Amino acid sequence: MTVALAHQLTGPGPGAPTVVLLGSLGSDRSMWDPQIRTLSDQVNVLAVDLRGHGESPAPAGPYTIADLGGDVLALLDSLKLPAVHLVGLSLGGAVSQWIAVHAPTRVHTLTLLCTAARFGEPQGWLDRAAGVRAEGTGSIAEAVVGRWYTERLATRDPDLVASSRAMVAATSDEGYAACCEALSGWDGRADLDRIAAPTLVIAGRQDPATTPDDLRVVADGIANATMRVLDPGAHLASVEQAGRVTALIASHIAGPAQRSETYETGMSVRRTVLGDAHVDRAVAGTTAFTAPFQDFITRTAWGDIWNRPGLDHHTRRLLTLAILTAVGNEHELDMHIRAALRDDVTPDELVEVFLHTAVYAGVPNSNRAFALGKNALAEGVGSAHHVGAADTADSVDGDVGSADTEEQSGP
Ligand SMILES: O=C(O)CC1=CCC(=O)O1
Repeated sequence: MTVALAHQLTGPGPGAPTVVLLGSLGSDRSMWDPQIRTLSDQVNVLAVDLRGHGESPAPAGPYTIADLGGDVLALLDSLKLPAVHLVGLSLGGAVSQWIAVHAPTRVHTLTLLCTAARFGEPQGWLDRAAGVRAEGTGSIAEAVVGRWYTERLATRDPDLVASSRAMVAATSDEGYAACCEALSGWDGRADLDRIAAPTLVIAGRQDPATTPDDLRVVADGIANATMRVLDPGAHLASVEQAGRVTALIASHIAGPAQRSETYETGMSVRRTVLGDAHVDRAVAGTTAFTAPFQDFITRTAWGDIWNRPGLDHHTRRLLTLAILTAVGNEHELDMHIRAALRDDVTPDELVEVFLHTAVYAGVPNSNRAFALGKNALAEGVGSAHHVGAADTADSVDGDVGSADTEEQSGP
């Protein structure tokens, strides 16, 4: 049976993506205030009080992580949010892992902070649950908050420590105890490899509760995960390193969209510069082994550098020809000579580039460049476009040549 969770939704409204923030044991949604303030300029931010916390109901326990995850999914349903960017810290991170495993289509990206796939020995949590039921959350507030911030921050900001202790003490005794029982039964290690969402894992270097080693287990278990360790940072690294955590979340959730935009731009520039035939062969020839390199050159060489407005493509072509001649990279040079001839570089310009390079980089390399250019021209490459002193062939076939058929070529 799910419960209706208290929450706060802030941001630009329909059309913008939504980031869901799930917090730690003993917290309420105000722990995310630094993230809410900044992120809600760009995206909708849904900060949630987990079951038993803040203003959410605290039915009698014990709970399971699946219970807490089910509540969050019911909230997403009620708000008509089919998929979100999910961010969870500690207990919230366990709930987020559960959702990413059991409702993968609801998760665009996953950010896991100061959490674990298993939170130590179950008995410790059962003992803590019994203690809180007997003596209340006020009795453990000091010890809990002692793990939230580094000594350095706690000394500098006693008000933060006092308000954090008050937040723990205000948490329902039954809610807190029942969530301890949920943690005692939580072991997500065997399911980590079922998580498909792009995942960012963030640890606090000085976190005594969920150590960087615990987070390393999580990051290593998830196929598409990267990990950052923040220093200084204890269990509530999202507060101590508010600016960096917010920036990391923002760039992680923007990542897939930004990445694919740069890739598409890169593909288009690459087709303009090297021609469709070459790019089609490169795409068709891509294997799982070569895909990371194809992705890298498409985004960086073509989507970024060749796409910069400071030099036009003609100038970049001449530079590329000169540089490849100078470094003696024949395979790449042959490909660029042919692509240049098919576009707007004339044979006379090639002559000038190779002569110029001979002066600064050496005659032997330019000698080889002349030989490659001569072969391309003899095969008629570019002859549809150019009639010049060095242009000797009649053919209009614009796509022949051995090197041009090798596809693991760079930029
Ligand atoms: O309270 C702690 O010891 C640290 C912690 C574990 C799970 C959680 O949310 O906080």
